[in-house]
Order: sequence, then structure tokens, then C-alpha cells
Amino acid sequence: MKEKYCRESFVVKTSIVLPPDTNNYGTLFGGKLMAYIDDVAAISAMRHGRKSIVTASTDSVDFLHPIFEGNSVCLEAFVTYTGRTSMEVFVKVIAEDLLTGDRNVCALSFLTMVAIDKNGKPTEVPKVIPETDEEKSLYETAKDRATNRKKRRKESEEFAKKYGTDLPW
Ligand SMILES: CCCCCCCCCCCCCCCC(=O)SCCNC(=O)CCNC(=O)[C@H](O)C(C)(C)COP(=O)(O)OP(=O)(O)OC[C@H]1O[C@@H](n2cnc3c(N)ncnc32)[C@H](O)[C@@H]1OP(=O)(O)O
Repeated sequence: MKEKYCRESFVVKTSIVLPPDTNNYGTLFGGKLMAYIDDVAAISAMRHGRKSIVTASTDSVDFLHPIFEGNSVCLEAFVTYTGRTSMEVFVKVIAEDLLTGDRNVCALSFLTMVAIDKNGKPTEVPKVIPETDEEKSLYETAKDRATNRKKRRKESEEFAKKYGTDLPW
């Protein structure tokens, strides 16, 4: 399978924050931002793999700054690392006050997207080639993040078994 450059999976989505997406503080809903993050990560992973994908996990989303109504919100995403069937996607969220030009990185996130075949089974994806300093640094640190995720997945599976599907259903 032919390797691909990180830039081939690059996605940028920019929009203005408007009232339907804001809460009572006049800032963008966290859940809305998470949906945007999942959206760009999915497009990025599909660009890399050219296959259907599912979101397997999100490491964390830290809301570093509020994003105010009237700000632009720009999400950048690209595939930083791959396993056999999984792709790590890095997402950066930048908000801009369009009147002053002030910008903040408001959130960062790593998602793991898994390519699936027609039967919903994980299927192989191309390896990724980093080029820029940012891509290289994310690529080099990705193995450690993947190891942590494996450990966390095991813990989640153990929690799921322990707490089960009893009440209140
Ligand atoms: C009308 C026309 C329509 C046209 C249409 C067009 C297309 C329009 C597309 C829209 C795009 C929308 C994109 C929405 C994206 C969702 O919203 S998907 C919904 C949310 N996600 C899910 O429901 C996923 C549920 N989970 C699963 O299906 C399975 O657990 C998985 C993730 C496929 C894994 O399957 P498995 O059989 O357990 O396989 P396993 O071999 O253990 O793991 C496979 C790989 O995943 C990794 N992995 C598994 N779990 C984890 C985890 N928790 N953390 C990290 N890595 C993990 C493994 O390490 C492994 O990696 P590799 O070593 O192969 O690289």
C-alpha cells in the first residue's frame, strides 16, 4: 500500500460562531465544538485511507479559551500516525476576534479513527510520511500516545465489564 504525506489528509474548516450554537454565556457550546472536531477528523482520516472510518477514541479535549459569538472558529486536522488499521488525527482549534485580529488556540485533540470494510471490520490503511517540523514531532511522539491508548482501552473494557448493564434499564 502506497504511503501518503500528512499534507494529503489536511482539512481546514472555518466558520463564524452564531447564536444557535452558543450557550447562555454567549460562547460556543463545548459539545458543538466536539462535533466539529469529530467531523474534521473523520474527513481527514477518509482522505488518508480512502475508506470508511469510525471514531474509536478521543484522547481528551481541553477547552483552553472560550470562543465568543461573532468569533471565527478554524479547525485544522491531519493524520499524524497510523497503525495497521488505525489513524491518529491531530486537530487544532483556533478562534479569532474578527474585529481585532486576536487569535487563540482554543482546543487541541488527538482522535483515533479506524478504517472499516464493507462488513464493519477493521481494514489496513497506508503509512504516513511526515515532512514539516510539526508533523515530524507529532509523528515521533505518537507511539507513546498509542501505548497509553491501548492501556486506557483495556481499563475501559474492564470498567464496562465491572459496571455492566444492570439498572436503571
Ligand atoms: C447515502 C450515502 C452515504 C454516503 C456516506 C459517505 C460516508 C460518510 C462518512 C461520514 C463519516 C462519519 C464518521 C462518523 C464517525 C462516527 O461517528 S463512528 C461512531 C462512533 N464509533 C463507533 O461506533 C465505533 C465502535 N467501535 C467499533 O466499531 C470497534 O470497536 C472498532 C473501533 C472498529 C475496533 O474494532 P475491533 O474489532 O475491536 O478491532 P481491533 O483489531 O481490536 O482494533 C482495530 C484498531 O483500532 C484500534 N483501536 C480500537 N479501539 C481503540 C481505542 N479505544 N482507542 C484507540 N485505538 C483503538 C486498535 O488499536 C487497532 O489499531 P491497529 O493496530 O490496527 O492500527
